[in-house]
Amino acid sequence: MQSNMAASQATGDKACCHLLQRACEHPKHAHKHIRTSLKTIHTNRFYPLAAPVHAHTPTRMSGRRMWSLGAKRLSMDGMRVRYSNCRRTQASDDFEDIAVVTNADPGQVKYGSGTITANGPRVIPGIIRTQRSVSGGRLNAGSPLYLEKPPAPLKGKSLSRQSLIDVFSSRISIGSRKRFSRDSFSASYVNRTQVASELDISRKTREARRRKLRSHFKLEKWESSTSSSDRRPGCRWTFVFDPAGRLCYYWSLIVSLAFLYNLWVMVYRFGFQEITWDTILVWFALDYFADLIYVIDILFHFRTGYLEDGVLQTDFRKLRQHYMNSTTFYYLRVFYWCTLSLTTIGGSPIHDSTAKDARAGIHAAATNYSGTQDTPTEVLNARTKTDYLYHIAQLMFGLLLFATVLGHIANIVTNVSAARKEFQAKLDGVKTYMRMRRVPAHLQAKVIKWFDYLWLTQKCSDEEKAVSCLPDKLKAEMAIHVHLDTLKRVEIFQNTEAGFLCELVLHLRPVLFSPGDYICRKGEVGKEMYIVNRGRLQVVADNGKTMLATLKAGSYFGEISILNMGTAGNRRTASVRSVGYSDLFVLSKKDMWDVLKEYPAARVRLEAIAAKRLEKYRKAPLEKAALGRSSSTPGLVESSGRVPLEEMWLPPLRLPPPSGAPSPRTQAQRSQTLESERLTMESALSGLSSRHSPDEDPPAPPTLPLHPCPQLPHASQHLLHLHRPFDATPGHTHALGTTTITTTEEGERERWTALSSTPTTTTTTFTLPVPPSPASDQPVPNVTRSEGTLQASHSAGTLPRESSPQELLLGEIRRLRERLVSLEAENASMTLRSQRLSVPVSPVPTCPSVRPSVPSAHVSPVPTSQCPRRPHAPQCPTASQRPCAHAHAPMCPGVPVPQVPMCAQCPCALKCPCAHAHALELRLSHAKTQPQSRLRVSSTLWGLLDP
Ligand SMILES: Nc1ncnc2c1ncn2[C@@H]1O[C@@H]2COP(=O)(O)O[C@H]2[C@H]1O
Repeated sequence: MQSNMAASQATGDKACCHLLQRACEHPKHAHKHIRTSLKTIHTNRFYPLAAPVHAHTPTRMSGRRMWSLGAKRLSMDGMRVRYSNCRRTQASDDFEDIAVVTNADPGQVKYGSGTITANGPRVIPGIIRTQRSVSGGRLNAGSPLYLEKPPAPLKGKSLSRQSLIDVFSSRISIGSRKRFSRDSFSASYVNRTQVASELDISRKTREARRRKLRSHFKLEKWESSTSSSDRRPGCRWTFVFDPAGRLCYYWSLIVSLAFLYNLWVMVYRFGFQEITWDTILVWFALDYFADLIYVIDILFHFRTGYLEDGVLQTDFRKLRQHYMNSTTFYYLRVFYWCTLSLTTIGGSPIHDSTAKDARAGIHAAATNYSGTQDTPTEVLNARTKTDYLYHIAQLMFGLLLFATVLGHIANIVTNVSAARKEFQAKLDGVKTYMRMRRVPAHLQAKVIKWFDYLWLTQKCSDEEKAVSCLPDKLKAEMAIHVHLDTLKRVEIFQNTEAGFLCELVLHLRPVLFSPGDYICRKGEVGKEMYIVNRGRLQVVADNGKTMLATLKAGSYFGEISILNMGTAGNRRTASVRSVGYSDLFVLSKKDMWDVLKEYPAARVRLEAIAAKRLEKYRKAPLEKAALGRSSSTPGLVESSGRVPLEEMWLPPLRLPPPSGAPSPRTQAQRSQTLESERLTMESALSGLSSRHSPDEDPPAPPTLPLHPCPQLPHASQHLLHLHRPFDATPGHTHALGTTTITTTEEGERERWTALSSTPTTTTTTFTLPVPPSPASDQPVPNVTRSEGTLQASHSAGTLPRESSPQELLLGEIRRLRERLVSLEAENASMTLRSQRLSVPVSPVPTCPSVRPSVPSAHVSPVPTSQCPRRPHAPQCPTASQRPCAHAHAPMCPGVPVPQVPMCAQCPCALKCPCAHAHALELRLSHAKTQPQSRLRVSSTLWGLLDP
């Protein structure tokens, strides 16, 4: 509307502009205004190309019917007018589309904007197009001349019939649309030679223009509203049959009749030739008609869709290939070649005498069957007693065999039909329910189709129930056998323990989703993760249109939220939608955690993979919602939101100025630093932790415990400590024996690379966003630096200018997590060292203080008897659960550090200033002797950080 007004102004038509403006301002009287406006336009040599129409408001103009339903060409003073069918959606949504043809100089007219379609530029020179809708969105996706809405679903028709009809109608509408377009073109420029010269473009000209535009915009593929096949001249419409449609169903009925005709009638006619000769013409006609049906059926199959990955395939080439590779077609070919060879090589299909015998046989069988002859005595032709006995035995044996085979077949059929019956009963029940509850027709059709697909693929409505009577072991074995192929393709299950797979497979539950179903939506609380067994799914962004990824068989998703790894904790990070039918395995959060508790190594692996994946696809901005802490995974936050984000903000760290080459450190110092860093991290993370179990949704308010750790005096509530154990001098590399920490400053980013020289360790890169400090030498408030540790305390007031607190927080969380991974690596290197330094440690009898935050749930108790070095310390209250960790009481973090050297006999004492490192050493050496406990070591590392 606005651009129409602009156009009116551009052409100097103030009156018209005024009227249109009034129409804008008073939508209720818009018709009046627009009518007057059109009259004005008309007298000023403007012509309406499209104008609003309401079905209920037929309007008249100049004594002729002007408006009516549908896209129709109308005559107005000898000129054709095209308008669009715009339905009233809201009171204010009166004018959706108005276009005016002007005879003004195209160069003077300000054209609207529009995308380019196959039909050429959206905006035709000389036509000003405006769209106005309440939503503000575009009203149509095609050319301005095509304003038809997509065909509405046909009411009262079955879905399958509709599907074919839709295909037809859409194709036909493409053709008619083209016709309309040409007509509309002609409508718009009739009697207007100047405009006509612009618009009267032949197909060739349009093609040339298209090519030009394509090369101009360097478009690889022409964006088109019609498919390539539609653009081919002479090929306006095409169709594909829905295999589950009613048409297919009726067609199979016809083919079955033709088949039955051939099966019975032809054999009978062959046996009773006298029938044939009497009415030969009728039989001929019927024979050829049946043959014709077969031929049509072959053609029909070339155009019948099939489900590929649960999606209806409609590509003709694929359809053809699919049919030609099918068993049906194979038998058809075999039949064809057999017939051909019999008729050509053999001369005649059946030899005369053979034919006569066969005819006699059929005759005899038929008469026998009809009861005209009692026994086939002449067939036996017995002369002696032995002959009689032999024939009787043969007959009996034959009968028994026949009866057995028949019985088996009957059994099979009965079984199949029993399954079908059960299935059908369920379907009937659902149908009745839907009818009773007046479920909308489209939903009913969806449910029925879902059942159809279930039957087609699984032939069973409830797999779980079918095997429920089996013992767990057998069930697991069977499940592994059935699902192994799928599980093998899943990254997280590759190279995992057999036991883990066994446990997991028992908890998998198959589910089937229909086309278009959302499996999960962004922001929901994640309660399950999914493994794709069959089908295709799309990970979509918030708007439901932007596709982030496509998932196929072997992919898995939904693990981020159940592991609480996402920025929004246990909330889904994206929506996942099924493209066609998707066959998935569901693993509930509770089951997952149950299994992971017992297989901590798998948990570490799973989380590491999840962190990697998350890193890969984390692009969406962090939710502004307040974030709480992960219930179960260290370093994670969840959106139940008890701790405001701002409170967790980290102030920027100021890097110390370069101070020459770093002094070499002793191995003991390094170990001390590493350990203190680990403890710091643990404390920082547990400081944010809540105390509920992983499957509690929403989680309980996080209590933020304070640990009496002497090394962490600043660990306080709502405070995230950032410890930097090294002299992080930018651009300097610290050679620390087995570990090298390199710090460089690249603008705002700091990159720490920890490279372990031990062959068993991994290389990890840490990226920590560091906002620019105004002056590199000025100290940043709230950042205190202590010996070997930098602590950045909470400061809500000084937000960095360029990096948001969310980003900082995320960066920190990421860094902490990756630090954990590096600690694991360090752990491995220590294992090696401990192998060399396996000296007995003198036991310390008392444990004065036990850390309250140490979780016991995630650590499998190590029986005291298994600990080769240290008997259980009875004084320790939780010693029964963690005998190894707490047995060495002086090493407990509750004990002041100076006590550490008391453990004089322990060669690791110097290196391990606190209990955890020491305990770790012990457990590592224990792990050396007990391979199973290696896992526990890993779990302990995680468990220590886990509430
Ligand atoms: N960009 C992406 N590419 C692939 N998968 C994704 C992407 N974003 C999210 N996902 C998956 O979609 C899932 C949505 O739920 P979750 O957040 O639990 O876990 C998510 C991931 O498994």
